[in-house]
Amino acid sequence: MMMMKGEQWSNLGSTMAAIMFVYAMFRQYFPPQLQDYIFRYGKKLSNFMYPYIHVTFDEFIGERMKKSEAFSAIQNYLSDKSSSNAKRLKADVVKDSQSLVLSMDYNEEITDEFNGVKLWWSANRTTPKSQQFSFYPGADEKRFYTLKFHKRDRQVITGIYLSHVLKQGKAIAADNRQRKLYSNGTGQGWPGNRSSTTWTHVAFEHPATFDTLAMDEKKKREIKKDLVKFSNGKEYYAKIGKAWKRGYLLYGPPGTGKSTMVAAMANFLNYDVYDLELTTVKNNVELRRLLIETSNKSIIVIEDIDCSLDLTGQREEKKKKKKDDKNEEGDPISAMSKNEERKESEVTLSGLLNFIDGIWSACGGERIIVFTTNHVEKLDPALIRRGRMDKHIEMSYCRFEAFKVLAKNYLDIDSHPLFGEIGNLLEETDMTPADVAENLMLNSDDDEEEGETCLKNLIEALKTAKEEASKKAEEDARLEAEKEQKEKEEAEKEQSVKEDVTQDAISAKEVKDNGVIH
Ligand SMILES: Nc1ncnc2c1ncn2[C@@H]1O[C@H](COP(=O)(O)OP(=O)(O)OP(=O)(O)O)[C@@H](O)[C@H]1O
Ligand SMILES: [Mg+2]
Repeated sequence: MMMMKGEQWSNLGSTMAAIMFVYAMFRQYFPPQLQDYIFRYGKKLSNFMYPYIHVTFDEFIGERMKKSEAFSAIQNYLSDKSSSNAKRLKADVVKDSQSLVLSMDYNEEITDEFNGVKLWWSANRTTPKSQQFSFYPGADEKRFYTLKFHKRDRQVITGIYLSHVLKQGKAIAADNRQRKLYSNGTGQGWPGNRSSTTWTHVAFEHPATFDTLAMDEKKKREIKKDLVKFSNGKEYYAKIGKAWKRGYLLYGPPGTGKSTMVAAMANFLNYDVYDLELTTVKNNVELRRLLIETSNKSIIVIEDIDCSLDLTGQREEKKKKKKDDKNEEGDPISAMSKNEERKESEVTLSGLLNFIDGIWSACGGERIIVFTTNHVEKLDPALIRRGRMDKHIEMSYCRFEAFKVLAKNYLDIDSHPLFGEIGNLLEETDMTPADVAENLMLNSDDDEEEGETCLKNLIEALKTAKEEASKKAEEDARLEAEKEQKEKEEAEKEQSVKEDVTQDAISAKEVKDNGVIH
């Protein structure tokens, strides 16, 4: 045994010596250029034997198990490619949506070509050997994509191809995305959850678009331009040092399309909508949490801001009343519930403003905030000053331009002999697009006759509205005149009383004076 080991050692020793010798000879007798060449050749030889580079993209990155953005983008990119390319596919129902998405199965390889460069993608997964019990099936399964390409294409792949994949993948995700309508409500279920409000969502499927929105074409174009500029403005906002968000104030009478406009905006930009109901938000802290939880590319809407936010004054009153109540109550449980009630909706104007342009507003850009109101004059100027609400959009009564859009949408009519009369009436009468639309709704299936009937009905409705308006104006004028008359009479009466008093005083003085003299 020992002998053998000794033999081996001596063998190894002699081999080493031989290698050293050859190397020394090599160094000594081959010129350095040749040595370089030989080394390079050796490397080339091994490259020739296996000239490919592998890059893996894991599903999760970092300690906090954050899902890798690259992985998702690649997944989308490949699902687009593989449904026509790969032979073994995996079907998945996209969350919250009815559509089916096909992606490549594990260990399947698909070939992609980019600028004449060929490369291969494969989906892989590793399952851990130890069969530990886990609450989440497949929780410790690791999934990753592998990209294989030729060494000579390294420049193209790392330079442009990968960023192309990421960009494409994100764009596909944006297209496929089921948009959501979030609303804040009190958490249901167990009592511990009842104290805070959370976002719940449904699929956002409002059909309104800017094409179906009845309003002045010029105004519409301006708003669309503004929205596009905003959504492409990442660099611009970074450059000027402002948080990437924009505020819109939509104001106008009920039924003029404010809510419809919000839906059209969301459809136009492909954004989610967060419908924030301020009255159910308990306090500023909760408001902040809710707003931070909103995602990128979203529109946050606060409807009827004048009604939902008791602009501080009224709230103070409420508090005082509660305090009085409490004095009367001795029992602690009702006192507690009172206390809870008191806490209800303690959102203040300053809390809201702080969020809109305070330091928190910069958390996650790409947010549009929309306020709607029927009474713009009631709002606190602090809330709507420029910079906070960047754009004020008035939604007004239906005029001829807006009517044409509605006629096209509802009746599929571009022009009609009755349009002239309707145009004139609309200029003289204030009717909301909602009312006009109501008159244009077909009762039965599409029929030209019926279209005309609708227009005639609309004319009648406009005439009635006009008459009512003029009657009301007359009535108002009459009341105004009466009021003025009354005021005048009262003033005269007061004046005469005053005169009487002065007259009395004068005569009293005269009596007195006379009395003194005499
Ligand atoms: N400008 C418009 N273009 C197209 N449809 C409109 C327009 N305005 C109103 N409508 C129609 O009238 C209905 C009511 O409109 P919407 O809810 O948008 O009004 P609003 O201004 O939000 O009213 P409120 O102030 O009461 O909330 C909508 O369903 C829509 O079909
Ligand atoms: Mg509305």
